[in-house]
Amino acid sequence: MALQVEHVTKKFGDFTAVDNLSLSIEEGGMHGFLGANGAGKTTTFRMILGLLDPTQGSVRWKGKPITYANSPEIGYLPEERGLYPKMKVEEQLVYLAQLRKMSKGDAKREATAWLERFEVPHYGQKKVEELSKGNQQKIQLIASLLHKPSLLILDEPFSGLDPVNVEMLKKAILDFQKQGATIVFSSHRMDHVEELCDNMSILDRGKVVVGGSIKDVKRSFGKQSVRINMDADLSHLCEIAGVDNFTKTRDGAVFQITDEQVAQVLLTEAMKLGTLRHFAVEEPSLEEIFIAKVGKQHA
Ligand SMILES: Nc1ncnc2c1ncn2[C@@H]1O[C@H](COP(=O)(O)OP(=O)(O)OP(=O)(O)O)[C@@H](O)[C@H]1O
Repeated sequence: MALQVEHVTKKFGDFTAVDNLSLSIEEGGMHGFLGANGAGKTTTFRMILGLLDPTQGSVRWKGKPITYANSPEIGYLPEERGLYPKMKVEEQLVYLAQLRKMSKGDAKREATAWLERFEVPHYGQKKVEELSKGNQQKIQLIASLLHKPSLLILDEPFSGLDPVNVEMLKKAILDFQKQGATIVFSSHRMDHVEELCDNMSILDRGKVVVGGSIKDVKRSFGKQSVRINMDADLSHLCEIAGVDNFTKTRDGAVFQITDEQVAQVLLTEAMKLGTLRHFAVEEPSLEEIFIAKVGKQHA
């Protein structure tokens, strides 16, 4: 595993912000961190980056602790953002990349290419404070990956962006992964994690309450749904053994089932009632899993 977080705990006085958290991420993987406000995501990231010392436990990147020597291999987009408001965008990007051992010429070339890619080629000579929040976010993402880190840690990279910019940044992050980077990001949006990641962790009060591949997490949750769209009254189908729950929808109904075999029975019975317009077995969404594991108040 490229990134290994082993039994990491962080206490602030008597308060345990991160509690015996372990995590392994393979090289080239994309790992999503979900959790309510205050669950411990940022604290975990800061420990991975070496910005905070764990009270207990260890973090290794490619077998080594993260120190000044290997820190240029890492890129970070902090939640609190960290650009100098008065400094010009290009100057700032080049300066930050040079701190991470990139040559000035390469940094300038890369900065120009990224500003073009993000459709803000003329922003290089503007001060950061002159840019809108969304455009500052683009610059912040460029700053985190300009020096081509092999590990990229992004704390809520899509917050505050309009849908067009979300798609632009998602695509850039996916392309960066395709070039071989290992990526960890946090989000409050389950759909972003579902779309981009193979693996995920849900944190609750400093602990991983759900973790692993999204496929396995969904499978082990055990609850699937069957969606049927047709005009007939479907309410009596909820009496079939193995149907847990039934919700009427505008076009038909959704049934929660405990066993995939029950879908077959529902299909057979529904076909007796008329013409089916749509029949699908649906996996649980991460949102359902999050609500079940962390609680409605946090979703
Ligand atoms: N320096 C600190 N001193 C004391 N408590 C802290 C400190 N940093 C974080 N905490 C506490 O640790 C807990 C975890 O905070 P953290 O910022 O890691 O959560 P988070 O999951 O990133 O939340 P959010 O989604 O709101 O960004 C919170 O209760 C927070 O108040």
